[in-house]
Amino acid sequence: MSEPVITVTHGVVGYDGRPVLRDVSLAVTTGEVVALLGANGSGKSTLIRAILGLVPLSHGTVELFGTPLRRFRHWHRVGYVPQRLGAGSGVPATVREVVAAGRLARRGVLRPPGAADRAAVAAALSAVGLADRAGDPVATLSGGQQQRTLIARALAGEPDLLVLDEPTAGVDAVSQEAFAGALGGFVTGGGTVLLVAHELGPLRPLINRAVVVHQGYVAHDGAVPEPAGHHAEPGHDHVHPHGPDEPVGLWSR
Ligand SMILES: Nc1ncnc2c1ncn2[C@@H]1O[C@H](COP(=O)(O)OP(=O)(O)OP(=O)(O)O)[C@@H](O)[C@H]1O
Repeated sequence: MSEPVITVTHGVVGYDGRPVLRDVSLAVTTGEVVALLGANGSGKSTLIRAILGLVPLSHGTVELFGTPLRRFRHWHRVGYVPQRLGAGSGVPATVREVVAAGRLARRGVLRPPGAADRAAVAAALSAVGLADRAGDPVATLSGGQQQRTLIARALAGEPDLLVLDEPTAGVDAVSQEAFAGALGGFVTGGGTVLLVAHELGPLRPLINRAVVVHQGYVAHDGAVPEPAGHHAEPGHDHVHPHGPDEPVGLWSR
């Protein structure tokens, strides 16, 4: 059954009166894996933050699981991995501790973790291929492994919806493959995914829809566009700026 998971209707968001999203409508239903694409600064992160209630809409509405955001209380159903959090920076916590934090919304802070919590943490660690690093300080992990730790933290909460902002940016190939495997398992289990990505890489087969944000509007909503021209070249780093007159660069930054 395809039930509504994310419904944005005529969403408008600006910062300091400067519009970023001008009129965005988006509907994601159960089991979909949607990639949010668009040039650097087009508003992908802003859209994600608006969906999660982290920035206010000046017009329009957001619903999660069919409930208007202001009345939505089931945050344990949502796992969020923000952009470039840097889990390890100065934090002495072990990988297991960071992942276990993903259970807090489910169990409450005052109740000690039980067997179900421990099982969910173990499952999340093994899903991202970090079971053997569980006892290590996060700071000793590579950037890709730290990113996987954050994904495991989101998975440990056993969400129905995963929202990920550039989960594979700057992540090594091994970690990208591990992440793709974990995401595949999550989707097979009935999960719904919205993710921002510049390079789909090993995620490509999992994505069933692409939404391209351009100049505050949805410029494309449908099949995943093929990388075009020089963007398809291996090793292309996707960091160069694009001029305002260029055509909608579906894969540009
Ligand atoms: N907190 C903020 N205050 C003011 N302006 C902001 C804020 N966050 C983002 N912006 C601006 O809003 C625009 C959209 O930013 P956003 O991060 O949503 O884009 P993006 O598509 O996710 O970009 P990127 O690919 O670089 O992550 C940019 O011009 C950015 O500078």
